[in-house]
Amino acid sequence: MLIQLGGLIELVNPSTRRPDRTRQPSSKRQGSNETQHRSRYHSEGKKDSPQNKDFLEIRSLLTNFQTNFQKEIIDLKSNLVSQESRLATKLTALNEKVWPPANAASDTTPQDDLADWLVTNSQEETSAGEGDPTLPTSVCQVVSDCFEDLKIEDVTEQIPFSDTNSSSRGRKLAYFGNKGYSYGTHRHLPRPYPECDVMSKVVSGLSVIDSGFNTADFSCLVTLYPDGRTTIPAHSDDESQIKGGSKIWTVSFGATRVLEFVRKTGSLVEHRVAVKHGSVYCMSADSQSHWSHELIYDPTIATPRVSLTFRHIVDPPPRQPAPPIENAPPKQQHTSKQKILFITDSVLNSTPEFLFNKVNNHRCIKTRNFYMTDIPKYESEFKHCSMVLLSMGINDMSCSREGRPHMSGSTLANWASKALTAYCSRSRNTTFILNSVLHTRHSWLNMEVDTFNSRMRHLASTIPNLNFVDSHAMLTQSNLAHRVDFVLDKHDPRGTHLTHEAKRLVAHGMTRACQHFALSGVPSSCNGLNFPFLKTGR
Ligand SMILES: O=C(O)CCC(=O)C(=O)O
Ligand SMILES: [Fe+2]
Repeated sequence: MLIQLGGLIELVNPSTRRPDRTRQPSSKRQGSNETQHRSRYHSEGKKDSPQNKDFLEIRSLLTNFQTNFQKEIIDLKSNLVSQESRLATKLTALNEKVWPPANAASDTTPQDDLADWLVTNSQEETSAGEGDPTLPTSVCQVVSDCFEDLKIEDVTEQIPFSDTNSSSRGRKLAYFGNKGYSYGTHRHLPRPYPECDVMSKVVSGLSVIDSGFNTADFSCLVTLYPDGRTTIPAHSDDESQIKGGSKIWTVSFGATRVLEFVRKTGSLVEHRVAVKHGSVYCMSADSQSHWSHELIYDPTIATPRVSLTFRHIVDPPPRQPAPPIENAPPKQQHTSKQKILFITDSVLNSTPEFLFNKVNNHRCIKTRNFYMTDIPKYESEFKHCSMVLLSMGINDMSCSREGRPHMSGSTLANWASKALTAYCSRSRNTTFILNSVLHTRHSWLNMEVDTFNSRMRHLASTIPNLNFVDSHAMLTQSNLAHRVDFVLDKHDPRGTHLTHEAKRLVAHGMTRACQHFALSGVPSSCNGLNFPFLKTGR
């Protein structure tokens, strides 16, 4: 008979069965249940029956089982204790190895037992563009399993979140620290750290990881993301209130979410890092001038995540006294950069300018404009631009608002053909890039969209400095296309707004188009290229 007990294999062989001890003196039998049971069997005269043999065998197995089981529990307990102390030692070691002081030897290699650091480039999903595919450790370094014993429910219950004023696009916020902190439109006032189990465990854990960490200098911004639809858009924590050379620590609880790092300078580089429950990631404050980070939208995640971000906050720099009024106006600073004018309706309005600023020596100026037929008001700008990116048309075809006529696809195409032909010929040194109009949830409208797009594609092939970027084709050829919800925002009743992922894809394609034209230089050499991207691209 073969019995497996928690990893221990025991072979029980009938020939090696223990001798029957039931005939021993009664004083030796006392205190053992096993012997008492056996005695009862004897008194019933069943000593040699097959049932009795089986019974004895089973009893002996059970006794063995009990002994082994107790031994395993003791082992497990002692394992736990040693794991805890190993973690503490590891954290101290990590701090020394991964964040060596400036004067430390640079050739220190991480030890094998640092394996639970998620080396971020192994997490990488996408890396577009040239350049080093490895995410520098100063940009983001993740350590897992630090606080995994804390429960997300405890975090949400114990952290005193502020009132609804401190909520931002579905995120719930709480701020603690000796100094206030402002970013964007948010102003957080100083507030004492809460005295709760979660905060004290997180704070003492971080003090082990980073000996320079303390709550007198570091403030804590707690953010609750109720589900995967709640995100934090691409940004950098680059406020002057964050001490230069300091580290920004973030502890993560609840759902695993993906952070995306995008390099703001040079060629487009993207890295994705998954942060799971109990993990900690660290960014250097200095990396913020070159990298943005963003929490990725993921509608499949239905559970909350809470992050606690700790920054070393200093007083804001003193305001400069107003310069004396001079008679002559200050000289304008001219730049050698060239201008990309990006005119877009609301569909791509959230596309950040900095994506286009990465195009060699270019700066992007974004303007929101709802109707294509309003383009004439920007014409005086065109000759100052190296590129004009146009992304609109859906409103002209779908709405009849503000006294505007509702235009069919071919009426709008007639109008656009005339206008664009004129602009392209009057600003020959400017490259015009027309983005295709994207599909909606309405099939009648999509027919108009198709008519318009195919006319524009054709027009671009006849005008040297007009180019057509087929974002619609890009999306339908992408891996987002298999579900309409991955492309169109479910919550938009008009169905004309894109999901975060789809917007990113389109923005990426348009950036690549601009890069292509920036590198090829002369617009006339482009000869009306059409871009259903990445097929003909570099
Ligand atoms: O939740 C996160 O991990 C990111 C938070 C963040 O980027 C911020 O608060 O600035
Ligand atoms: Fe941030």
